[in-house]
Amino acid sequence: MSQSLHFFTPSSNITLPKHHSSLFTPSLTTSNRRFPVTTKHFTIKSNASSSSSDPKVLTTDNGTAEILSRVSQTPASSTDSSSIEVDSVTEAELKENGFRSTRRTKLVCTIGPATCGFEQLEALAVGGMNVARINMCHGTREWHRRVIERVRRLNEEKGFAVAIMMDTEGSEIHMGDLSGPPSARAEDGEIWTFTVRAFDSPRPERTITVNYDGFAEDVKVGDELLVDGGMVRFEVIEKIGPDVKCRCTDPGLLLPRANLTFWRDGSLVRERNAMLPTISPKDWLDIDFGITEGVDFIAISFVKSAEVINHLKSYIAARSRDSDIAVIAKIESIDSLKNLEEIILASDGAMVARGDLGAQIPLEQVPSAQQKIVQLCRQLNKPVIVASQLLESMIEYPTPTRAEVADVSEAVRQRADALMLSGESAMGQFPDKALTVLRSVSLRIEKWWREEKRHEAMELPDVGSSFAESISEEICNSAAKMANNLEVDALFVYTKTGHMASLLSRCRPDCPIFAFTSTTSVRRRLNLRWGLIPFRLSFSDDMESNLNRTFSLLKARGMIKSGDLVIAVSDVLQSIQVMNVP
Ligand SMILES: Nc1ncnc2c1ncn2[C@@H]1O[C@H](COP(=O)(O)OP(=O)(O)OP(=O)(O)O)[C@@H](O)[C@H]1O
Ligand SMILES: CC(=O)C(=O)O
Ligand SMILES: [K+]
Ligand SMILES: [Mg+2]
Repeated sequence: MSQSLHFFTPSSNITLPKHHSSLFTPSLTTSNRRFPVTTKHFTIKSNASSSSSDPKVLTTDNGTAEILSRVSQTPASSTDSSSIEVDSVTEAELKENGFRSTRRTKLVCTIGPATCGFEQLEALAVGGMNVARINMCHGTREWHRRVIERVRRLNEEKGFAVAIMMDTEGSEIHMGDLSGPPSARAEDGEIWTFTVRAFDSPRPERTITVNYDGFAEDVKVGDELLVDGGMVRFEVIEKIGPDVKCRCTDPGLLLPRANLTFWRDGSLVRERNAMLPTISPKDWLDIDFGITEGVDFIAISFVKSAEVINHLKSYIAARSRDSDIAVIAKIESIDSLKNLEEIILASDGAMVARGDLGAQIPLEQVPSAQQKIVQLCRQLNKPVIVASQLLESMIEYPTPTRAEVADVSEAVRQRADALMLSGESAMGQFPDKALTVLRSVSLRIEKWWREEKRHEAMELPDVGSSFAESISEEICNSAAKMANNLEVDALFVYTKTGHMASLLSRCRPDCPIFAFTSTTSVRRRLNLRWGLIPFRLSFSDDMESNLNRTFSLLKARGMIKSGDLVIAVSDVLQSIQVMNVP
């Protein structure tokens, strides 16, 4: 039987339903029509450092007509279009499909033997990979260094902006490498030995090494041993010194370095292994490696508390000159769920690591945990990645199951910032096809969401800790609302640190957000945020000239055209401007 998967490709001329709003200020309601729009220029002048009771003055500045005429006088030919950097895939997408149809959900691919070559990496980048993840559980540092080098070269030579995420191994219990074959199959009733012994010579058949020295002491006869959260199950039948004999009760595939948990009377046993440090000595070496290589994100496995995140962040700050590596907390343990809010607050983002999470809590609790983590991250303005088994069957088959497509759709519908491929891209047979499925499903669900105008009434609590930050937040909330009500084509944000761009992304507006930043590393980091199209552009404190330049550069590359309606905000001059591209 042949199967094919059909997804709608968004057409270039989406006409969105009109809706009327009297939401914004009176001066705007007069121009609450899509075209033609006379430009309004709002400047929220603030004096954040003053503690006066009313430091905010909102002025509508009708002098913008003047600005506009000056913009239109700027000849496109006088500009150097090479001085703006955007990745070639986004550029092509914008040209082909227009603003409205760009993908908002970001895609992370785990790089492994199936995808580590330059051409394989390029195929993933062309397919929409925003972030390449390397998992330090597998491979040597030298292997990972070569992958990083190839991704960087790809970015330089081909104009991509793929960010690198390094994922630590952590101290949880896992199997060692299998001696010889890439995987082994355990059959029902077979007896396997799990051992903490080290082998010089070939090891006996059906023998698995375990990385945790206390393993043989901690397990008891009668315990249930789960590989990869239950993909294969064993019952402990006998302990002989360092060896633990187990009978297979649920057959399946044993993969190298698969996670191990053991259960007693229906509960996860968390004895001494719970005391192991979150960041092991080997992890610290890997972290040093990541800092030296200048990775963009470090994802920390099995985070238990905010303390470890704070510790790592100060370590990175002391070690790396610009301390611009973002720390992602992987939520994959009972402890991380208990301390969820403080962990997310301390981190620069989070990952719903459903693989190990599903080994620590009952599987049926994973979906609600996912929803909770995704929501909390958005509320706290942190990017969130939904990871593991999204398209597991595609490791072996070229089409996903209906259930997998539904799972991906649900993560997109929850408005997670990013989706991640694990084995599908690391060692599966169809990495490019799996990425295509993520991309098509994301585009389709996002379009559906916009068409249905499913603006969820999620409350976004204030996150700013200073008055200046509160102003930025208010500006972004208002700008996003205006963008939806006025059905603008794009939001532009000029942002030095990326913070203002993140605040716009957090609102999940209907239109894409063009984020202009002068730093390459900020640009790469913004790649993980929902709906942001990051550009590198050097800009000044003069918003007029920034806008003029941006319009000329983007027009010269065919990425915007006259008449497009744009709202621009900036953290340089805290302002909101509404205008048609001249
Ligand atoms: N660098 C690599 N070298 C060899 N195999 C790899 C590599 N990276 C991943 N893999 C393979 O891909 C599978 C899935 O990768 P992934 O990184 O998601 O592992 P995981 O064990 O699920 O994640 P984690 O260890 O973070 O919980 C691994 O089990 C491994 O077989
Ligand atoms: C990604 C990961 O670490 C997990 O799902 O367990
Ligand atoms: K890992
Ligand atoms: Mg994990």
